Amino acid sequence: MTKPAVRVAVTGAAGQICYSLLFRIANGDVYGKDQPVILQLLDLPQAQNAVKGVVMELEDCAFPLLAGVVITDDPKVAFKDVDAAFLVGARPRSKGMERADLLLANAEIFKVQGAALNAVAKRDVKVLVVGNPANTNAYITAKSAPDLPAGNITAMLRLDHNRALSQFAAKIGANSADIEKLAVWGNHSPTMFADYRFATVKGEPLPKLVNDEEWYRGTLIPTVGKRGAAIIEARGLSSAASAANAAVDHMRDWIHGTNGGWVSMGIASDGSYGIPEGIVFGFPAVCSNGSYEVVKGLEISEYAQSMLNITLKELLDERDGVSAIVG
Ligand SMILES: NC(=O)C1=CN([C@@H]2O[C@H](COP(=O)(O)OP(=O)(O)OC[C@H]3O[C@@H](n4cnc5c(N)ncnc54)[C@H](O)[C@@H]3O)[C@@H](O)[C@H]2O)C=CC1
Ligand SMILES: O=C([O-])CC(=O)C(=O)O
Repeated sequence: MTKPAVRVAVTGAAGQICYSLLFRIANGDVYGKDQPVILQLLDLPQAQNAVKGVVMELEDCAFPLLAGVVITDDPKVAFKDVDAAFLVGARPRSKGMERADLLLANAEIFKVQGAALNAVAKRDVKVLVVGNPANTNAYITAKSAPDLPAGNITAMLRLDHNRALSQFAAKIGANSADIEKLAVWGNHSPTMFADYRFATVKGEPLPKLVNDEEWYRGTLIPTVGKRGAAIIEARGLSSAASAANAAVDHMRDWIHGTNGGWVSMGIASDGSYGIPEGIVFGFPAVCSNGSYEVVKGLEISEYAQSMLNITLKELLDERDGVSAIVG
């Protein structure tokens, strides 16, 4: 028997990330190959025509799982009764900008959308914020949606996680799928901390296989941290297909679980590791039964602590920067 359809809201539907993301969701890559989905697409009034064009292309794929599409410029229509929401729509940065430069331009969007989710989404809606600066936008969304569990509003660190996996795999000649227990902590920004101290490859410690702490600190960490800027430099546009892929990975794992594997997610802190409560911070997490748990009790070395302090400081500054908007 066919399952009832789930409702998935996606914002920024006319944009570059959605040009990949929507097709992946409609193909069953997030909810699974037996789960019909209804897409509820939000974009600005001036982008409605472009969204219609994308929907024509979705129709032309004849996806068996696509049970319906709603197109709207009203967040309360887009988020009505949704099971999941991908908050992608926001201004992207261009050459020479840092993601934090988008803070005030995008903060208002997430305040409005948080309030709309609060009003009309399912009470257990799973929200992934992709629009930058993703952690602080997720923080604003959560603060604007006081009736939803703050834990259900997450930010995307998965692109950084996947970037780090690829870089390590290339360094040691391994398959990225064999690297386990990698963690990316902190902000989705150049201050993020890709932490390989607990990672293993087929049971062997990754630091031992890399055997080059100088490369790890001096090359791997900045390469992953500045990868978004490198892509903008090369493409003239910010990453899109890889961002959509990371969004699919994040939501699919949250829904279906990770079989004990670690992933990196931007999560509202419960105070773990000295991160102030409510700050949306990249943590290692394990997903099961439609929920996630931060990996607790990891030893934090002096170097790791210094890296956590840097990325936390940036997030606290961002939080202070939006305090007038969040109230
Ligand atoms: N967290 C992450 O790892 C990543 C985040 N991003 C971010 O994702 C966001 C979207 O990127 P792209 O798709 O490349 O941008 P884009 O400019 O191609 O598309 C953005 C879309 O959002 C729409 N939009 C703007 N304000 C809106 C609002 N209030 N409500 C609904 N829709 C709205 C625009 O009309 C446009 O169609 C950017 O902020 C970008 O920096 C990009 C890559 C990775
Ligand atoms: O760098 C950007 O502006 C887009 C992004 O977040 C990324 O590619 O990580």
